[in-house]
Amino acid sequence: MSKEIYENPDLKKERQNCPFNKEEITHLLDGGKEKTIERKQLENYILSDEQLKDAVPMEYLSHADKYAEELRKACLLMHKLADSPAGQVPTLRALMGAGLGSAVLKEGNPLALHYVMFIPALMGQGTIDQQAKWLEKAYNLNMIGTYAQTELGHGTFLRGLETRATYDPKTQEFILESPSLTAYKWWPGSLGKTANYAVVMAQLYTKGKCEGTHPFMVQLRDEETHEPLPGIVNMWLNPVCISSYIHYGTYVKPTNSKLSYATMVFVRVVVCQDVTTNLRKAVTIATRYSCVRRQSELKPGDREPQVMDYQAQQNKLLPPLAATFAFQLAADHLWNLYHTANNNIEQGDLELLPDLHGLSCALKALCSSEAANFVEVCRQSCGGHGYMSCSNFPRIYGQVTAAETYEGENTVLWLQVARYLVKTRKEQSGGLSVKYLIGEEKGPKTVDTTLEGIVKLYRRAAVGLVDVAIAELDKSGRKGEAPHDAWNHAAVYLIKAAQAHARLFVVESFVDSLKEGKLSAPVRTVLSQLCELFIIYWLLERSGDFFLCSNLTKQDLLLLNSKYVELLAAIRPQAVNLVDSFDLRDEVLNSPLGCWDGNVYQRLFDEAAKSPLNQSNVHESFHKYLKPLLKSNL
Ligand SMILES: CCCCCCCC/C=C\CCCCCCC/C=C/C(=O)SCCNC(=O)CCNC(=O)[C@H](O)C(C)(C)COP(=O)(O)OP(=O)(O)OC[C@H]1O[C@@H](n2cnc3c(N)ncnc32)[C@H](O)[C@@H]1OP(=O)(O)O
Ligand SMILES: Cc1cc2nc3c(=O)[nH]c(=O)nc-3n(C[C@H](O)[C@H](O)[C@H](O)COP(=O)(O)OP(=O)(O)OC[C@H]3O[C@@H](n4cnc5c(N)ncnc54)[C@H](O)[C@@H]3O)c2cc1C
Repeated sequence: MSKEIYENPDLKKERQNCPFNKEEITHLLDGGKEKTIERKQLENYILSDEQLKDAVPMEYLSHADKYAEELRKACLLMHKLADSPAGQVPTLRALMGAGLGSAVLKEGNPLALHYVMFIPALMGQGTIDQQAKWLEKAYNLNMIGTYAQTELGHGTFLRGLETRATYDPKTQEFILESPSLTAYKWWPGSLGKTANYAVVMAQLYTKGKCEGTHPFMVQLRDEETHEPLPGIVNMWLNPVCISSYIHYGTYVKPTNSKLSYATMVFVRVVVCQDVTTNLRKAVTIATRYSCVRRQSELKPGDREPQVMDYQAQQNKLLPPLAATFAFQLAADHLWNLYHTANNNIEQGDLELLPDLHGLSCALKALCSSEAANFVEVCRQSCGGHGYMSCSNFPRIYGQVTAAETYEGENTVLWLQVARYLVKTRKEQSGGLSVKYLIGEEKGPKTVDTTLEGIVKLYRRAAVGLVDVAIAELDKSGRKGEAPHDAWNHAAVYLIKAAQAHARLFVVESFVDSLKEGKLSAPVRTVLSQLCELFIIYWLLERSGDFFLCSNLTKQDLLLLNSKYVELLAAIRPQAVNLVDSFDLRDEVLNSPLGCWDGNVYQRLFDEAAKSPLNQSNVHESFHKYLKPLLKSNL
């Protein structure tokens, strides 16, 4: 007799009469039907392996045991690569980020940096000979690498890195040294115990001259014993400069000194997708839970309502739900730009490099900061149960908020974007993604609150805030301030302009994708509602920017507020169907609050029972500490 599959009755009701084809949205997010099939095959292949399951919840293991357990599973995953139904690169991509990989490696993947930064650094910056020597070894896991750039004293200011690589023309060797405590490489993932090689960023000195930061391949540990090589702590010998600029003892300048930063650009691009995956998980958990959880009284005398029926809860959860689509579509556009720019760069055409740098900084900063804020809102929307470790919100939040710092601290990246915007606006040059900055904003300044009218408002704000920042810079210049002081004193305006640019890109990506996309009418309807909700939400959140840069009136704002709450009510009935369309398995969500069947309370109870403290009625510490206290009559 087949076991009746439990489904929470409220969730069951939410799923009845779905007006759109969920699979159509799943295929859209996966990149097509074939990709969905491939993903599901890969998920089954990985998640059916009993050896990849945790005997006990990771939170109850010691630090060392957590590391050992994650390393065991990470190595097992690598053994499974060869037989993966999805091929090497799609499997690696799935295993490295917040999706399938996080279902197995809940504390993080000790081998992630090897694939996310070490190999990309070799591919992006190694010479053909160097790639021939190292890439096969890296792909075959005959070496494990990391990317060692950040030091105790410097992470942001790369020109301030202290690690030195001095070229000795006699031996034709580079001597790497960390001259001070603050020069110690600090933060690189896997550097502590896992990697035996590293791409080390160091200041290149040759003939007594500093030629700036360059990447060097350095062996850290013996390949057999894994012991650190002699002198590894403060003196490294025998490194090799990657993408050698030393030809017969003479330094040959690269076509662009920033090409050595290419690996960071790659990671900024993939991080946008990764934080969006984490946000999808958080929204799914909070939405399903909010339709299972019944609390308080909406209509006097009635049954306690689903908390999702409170407009306040819809206001918490539907903007992040919309954001998952907005960020995914923007990240897809950025990924395409990355590939185009990279192919051009390989042919020596660097024209798109500034656009790629500007946009990757903008989207990485925007997606990571917005996603972190939205994940925290999702956590809070689940009340006390959202605070539990087993809810998975703490881990999801930790992963997303880390992205606000690594790969370029967000404030610093916003200022990079502003530098690019001011330059483009002033020089009226180039600017693939900033065409709106070239030439004057045309058309009437009147406001219409249609979708197109709102997009025009975003464009006005993006242009206007750059002009406000430039006016501040010019004002400081007229007062005789040096450019670096003027820049520092305009930072608030510069960051606002950068953020408005990033939001415009996301909004236009969302609107254009709906125009171009081959969507069924029901899917187009629900995605258009989400798009309109999201762009109005952001406008209401940042209304000051729009008042400053357009003829937006109080009446317009009141109208947009009404439209916003109407859209909350319109989308509410489809919230569960939309998160079901993400097709995130329970193992990937890893949360009793978000499981597909909605059996929340039983799963919470079962999770609590796993705690070591719940294996006995009285913990031994009672007799050691509490009982003496109770008897001490203080
Ligand atoms: C098989 C493959 C599998 C792949 C798996 C994919 C799936 C994985 C999914 C998710 C994984 C997520 C896990 C990620 C783990 C990451 C771990 C973290 C790693 C790190 O953090 S590494 C260290 C990162 N550090 C930084 O980012 C440092 C930030 N600082 C800087 O970038 C720079 O110092 C600066 C930009 C802040 C300033 O540099 P500088 O002072 O030298 O430059 P300026 O004077 O400001 O500008 C000069 C000039 O240069 C241009 N510029 C600057 N940077 C760049 C760049 N990167 N590219 C191009 N151009 C650049 C700048 O625009 C100026 O130009 P103009 O003079 O204005 O023309
Ligand atoms: C989880 C995690 C993983 C990491 N993995 C790696 C890795 O694998 N390899 C690696 O090399 N590094 C890694 N890092 C380090 C990371 O790249 C740095 O922490 C990051 O670049 C920020 O630099 P910082 O720590 O020096 O911060 P700082 O730059 O010192 O930031 C401190 C404050 O100073 C402000 N500030 C700094 N410069 C400016 C400026 N010009 N204008 C205005 N404000 C400024 C910042 O906005 C911030 O508020 C990792 C970090 C984390 C958190």
